[in-house]
Amino acid sequence: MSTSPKQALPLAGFRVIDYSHFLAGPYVGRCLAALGAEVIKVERPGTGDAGRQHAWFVGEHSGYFLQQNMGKKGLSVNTKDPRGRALMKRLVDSADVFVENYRPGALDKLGLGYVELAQTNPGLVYCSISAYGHTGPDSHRAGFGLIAEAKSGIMQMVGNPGEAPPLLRISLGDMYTGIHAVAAINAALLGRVKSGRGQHIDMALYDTLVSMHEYAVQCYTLSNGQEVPVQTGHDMPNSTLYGVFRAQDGDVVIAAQVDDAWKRFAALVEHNGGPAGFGSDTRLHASAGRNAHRAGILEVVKPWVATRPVAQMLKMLDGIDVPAAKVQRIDEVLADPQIRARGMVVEQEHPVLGKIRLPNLPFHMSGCDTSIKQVAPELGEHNAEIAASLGFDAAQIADMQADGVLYSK
Ligand SMILES: CC(C)(COP(=O)(O)OP(=O)(O)OC[C@H]1O[C@@H](n2cnc3c(N)ncnc32)[C@H](O)[C@@H]1OP(=O)(O)O)[C@@H](O)C(=O)NCCC(=O)NCCSC(=O)C(=O)O
Repeated sequence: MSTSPKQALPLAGFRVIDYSHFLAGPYVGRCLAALGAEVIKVERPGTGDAGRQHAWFVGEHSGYFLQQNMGKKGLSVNTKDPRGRALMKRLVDSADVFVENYRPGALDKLGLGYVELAQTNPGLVYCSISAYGHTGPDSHRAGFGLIAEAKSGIMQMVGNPGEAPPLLRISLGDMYTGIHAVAAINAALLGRVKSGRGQHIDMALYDTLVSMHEYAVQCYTLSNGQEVPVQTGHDMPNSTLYGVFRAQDGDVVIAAQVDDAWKRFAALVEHNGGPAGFGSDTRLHASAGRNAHRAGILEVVKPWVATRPVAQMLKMLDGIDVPAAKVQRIDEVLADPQIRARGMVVEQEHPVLGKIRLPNLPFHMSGCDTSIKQVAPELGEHNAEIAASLGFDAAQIADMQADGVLYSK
């Protein structure tokens, strides 16, 4: 990537109200902050975002919260109180984007639904994230990423046949919905340049995961319902050879599913103790043939990998340009020179915790540095500054603070 002169971050000058909790909404706010927007995180008084109580903890601080809320300002206001609601209305009128991930209807009850806010700010891009979306028979229901993973059909295809599916340990539903929400918000902001109008973006965790199926939906629809994908363990039935294999001292993944890569791989196996004729078996040279003979291929490849150390395996596969990798632990990931070179961990100076290191977002842009230096806010940290910027005088701010409408620790 070229190192052209630094430009302003692309969303500099845009104000985002991040009225969100847990993961999906906060992740959107974090991405928009990385891209340069001023992001104001709004939390309920007292406990704030439930993410503040989510492990993993360092001292009294939740790493979960620190990660998803870096780069934001903190406002804690009781929006059930008329004064808090009035403050929020003024804040939203000054904003370009509003992001929320509460149960559908919760914000309407607070007078913070799209229809009401758009009356005074028609340019507002308002993004709702919910489990099921704002329409349909399940729209009123609460939910989490795990619920969407189960309902979407993804979970049912993962793991060993006959066993309960494993938990993925990243919240696919939340993260993928957040990523799509960022794309839709940025498109709506671009569209607003021409139309002058904002719009309501209604994202659902369940929709997102159904849309993410790479082949399962088409497998069912294009076979007119004849084929329903099932659990297949450690490799792909329709993409041979592509899977996870146990080596002598660890696990490796091998991606030899493209015809030319397969031929190189099969020849390597044959010339290093594999069965004679394995490399020249023309039945296996095209993808369809390999899928048809997958079981026989696995019978050769599994023991071949199992008798070799990971490092030797990777060297051999690298030598024939077949993509492969060790299944790495997190300590190995963070020590990886590639990850270091890409700056995928950001270091921040926290007022209480000192230096902290957290994962970076994957934006690498030639004109600007999107690494977030500012740590996540304490609950209500910027209350007074934000209220003052909205025209509330010192006495009004003090009153709201005394009554707990504005809350800080
Ligand atoms: C996360 C939830 C399941 C939590 O459900 P609920 O228990 O119903 O909501 P909560 O109690 O958290 O919050 C609702 C109440 O808080 C009130 N509320 C909110 N903000 C405020 C402020 N600022 N002041 C006063 N009151 C407030 C709001 O009006 C509601 O009041 P009342 O109306 O009076 O109750 C739901 O919000 C949801 O389905 N969200 C959409 C999907 C989603 O993002 N899921 C979590 C992803 S994280 C995840 O999956 C993962 O980590 O993995």
